[in-house]
Amino acid sequence: MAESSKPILYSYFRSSCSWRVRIALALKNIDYETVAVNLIKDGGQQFSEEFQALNPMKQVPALKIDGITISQSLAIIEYLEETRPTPRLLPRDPKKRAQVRMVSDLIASGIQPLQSESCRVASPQLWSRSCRARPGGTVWGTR
Ligand SMILES: O=C(O)/C=C/C(=O)CC(=O)CC(=O)O
Repeated sequence: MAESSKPILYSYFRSSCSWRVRIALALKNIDYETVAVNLIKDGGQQFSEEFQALNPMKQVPALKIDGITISQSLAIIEYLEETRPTPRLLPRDPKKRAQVRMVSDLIASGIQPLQSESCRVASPQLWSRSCRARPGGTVWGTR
């Protein structure tokens, strides 16, 4: 894999977790390089030995930065916020910060896993049910 002093984001264009990190990098004006990891092609490039050596969880996003590799979008974003604090992503007010974290955790732990590629592979039926928009307006969490 390419060596660079710029952060390197291992990412897939359809991955909503990767989107989160791309948005944070853009808001913070951080220059970085992207390595595409296609979760579908070749049976899933995240399963390659090369990528597993980088992220044993075999998931995107992963960000190589400051001599370490971080996975899990919220952990990456928190690291960016702590090491590159401006512009701020989190509000100064602890109550407002708690609300941001509440929504972030709800998405990352409650909603997103149901429409992830690994859920599609493990349970196509559950995946298609949870991803289907309903006439009543509910997209997620169909019963
Ligand atoms: O980075 C995270 O918050 C979580 C990552 C994953 O669970 C992998 C994944 O679902 C990739 C995707 O399809 O967005």
